[in-house]
Amino acid sequence: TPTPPKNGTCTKTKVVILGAGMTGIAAAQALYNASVTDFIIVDVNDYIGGRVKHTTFGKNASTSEPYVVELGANWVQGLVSPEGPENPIWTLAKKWGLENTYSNYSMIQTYDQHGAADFAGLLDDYETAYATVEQDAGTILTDNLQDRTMRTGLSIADWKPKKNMQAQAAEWWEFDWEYSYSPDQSSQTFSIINFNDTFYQFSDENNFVIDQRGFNYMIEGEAYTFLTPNDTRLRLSTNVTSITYSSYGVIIGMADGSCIQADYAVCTFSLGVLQNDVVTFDPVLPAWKQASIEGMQMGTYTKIFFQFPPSADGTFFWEHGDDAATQFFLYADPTERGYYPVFQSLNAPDFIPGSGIFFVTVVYAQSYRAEQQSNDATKAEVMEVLRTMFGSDIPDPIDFMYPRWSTEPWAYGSYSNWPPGLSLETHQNLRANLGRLWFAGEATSVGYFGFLQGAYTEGQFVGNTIAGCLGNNKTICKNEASYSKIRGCTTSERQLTANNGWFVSSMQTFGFEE
Ligand SMILES: Cc1cc2nc3c(=O)[nH]c(=O)nc-3n(C[C@H](O)[C@H](O)[C@H](O)COP(=O)(O)OP(=O)(O)OC[C@H]3O[C@@H](n4cnc5c(N)ncnc54)[C@H](O)[C@@H]3O)c2cc1C
Repeated sequence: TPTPPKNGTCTKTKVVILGAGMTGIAAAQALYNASVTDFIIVDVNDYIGGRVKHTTFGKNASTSEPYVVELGANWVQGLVSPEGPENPIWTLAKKWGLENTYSNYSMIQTYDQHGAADFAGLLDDYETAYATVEQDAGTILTDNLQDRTMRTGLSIADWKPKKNMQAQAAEWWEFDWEYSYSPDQSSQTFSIINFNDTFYQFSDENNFVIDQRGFNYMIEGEAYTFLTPNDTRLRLSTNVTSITYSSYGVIIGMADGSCIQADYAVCTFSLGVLQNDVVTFDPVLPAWKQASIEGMQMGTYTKIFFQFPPSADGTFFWEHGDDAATQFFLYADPTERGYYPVFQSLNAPDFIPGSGIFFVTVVYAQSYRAEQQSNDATKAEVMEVLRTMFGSDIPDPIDFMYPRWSTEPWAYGSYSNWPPGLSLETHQNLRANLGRLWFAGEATSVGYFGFLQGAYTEGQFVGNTIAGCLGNNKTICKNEASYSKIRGCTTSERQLTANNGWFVSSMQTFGFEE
């Protein structure tokens, strides 16, 4: 058993949950539902929700109150299928009455360096090729063939956008915007699995949360169904610096010198946190664990917010007559793929009308660049793009802001992505427990990596498993599979089992609408 430091006394508990995001709260709730109430949840932030994070921005001209915008997760992705399966995040959003609006992806206008340019038809061309890529991914999986890049799959299906910047913008909209990496950097098989498990199992709808209480209202709400106000089992603003683990117990060290001694720990820190040596592990993580942490990718997705003043007639410069309901504006830069490509209007009907809030999203290298440079530099770049799209006489913004996810020390990125050739077994090594130390989070989910439903289901799974261990239930309490040697980058059908985190068949089509 790890021994606590001699100079201090450790608080003792049965289970310590590291992180109060969606995963940590789902894990604690599963423990509570199994009558395990002796737990402590620790988080460095001063709020519940982690990467479901909002801030105040701009000002409502009539009330002088600021608006609330989401810096992190914004959509419930995949709702419910007619046959039954419902996204647990949709269940929670409904339970807590979160205000949200259906994202209508056909309400899009397209632009290039000459201003408005109609290339929305390219989205259909991509989707035609995608249908072939899907079929091929099924064959790769069922025939145990080598995985390949999404790019290879798309090229084989004759989608070759290299020489056409409009096609590259269409591809960014269809792929990078979801995965935060390009098709060149992503697994064909697991990108398709990820898409199917959410959009073919639940539904192909994405609903955008605009609730002024914040998206995390539902996570907080769930937490306080089992925590009491001022519950000492919730330790916010507490920075974890070390994790000592063995087959008998764990000791968690905090920056303030305090510690927690527990029978079990669940580490829900993001893949980015694990990749950046924020926490010291004792003993050092085995090589197979480290390889899985470095093998999976942590993406960055940055939303850059503007508030603009209205014109004299009360409209905003991106609204034209009947087009005022347009939700999305796709820009094809003439030289740089992914350069300020997708703008969204929060001023549209059923969002936050009258707010004048308009934001643009970048990912990967464009995120890293924008996140490293000053607000003023980024603002100037985006304004130049907006002038190209909408004309030179657009007004200056009255407010401007964006987060820096890639350098945020409690996240180091936005959400994970599955690179080409990473086998299911390597990913299982990310999930696998080390003695009494368990790992869970969006990144450990095979079917839903990157999504809130991945965080939720993985948290619930680990909470249930540890409750099973504490209750001596040998059918539930099982060590996770782990693989000390990984050979080849194929994933065969016989590996598609719960032992490797494969809980949902990716071949279903419940949520699919022709
Ligand atoms: C910009 C962005 C957009 C997204 N869009 C969507 C979307 O539209 N839909 C969707 O479903 N998902 C989206 N996601 C993904 C979603 O937010 C995540 O999958 C989910 O919130 C992850 O939850 P988690 O509990 O696994 O991790 P986290 O929320 O990261 O929770 C881990 C917690 O650990 C804490 N922590 C880290 N290090 C330490 C430390 N050393 N000491 C103490 N505490 C620590 C953190 O503060 C954090 O609260 C988005 C994410 C981002 C960032």
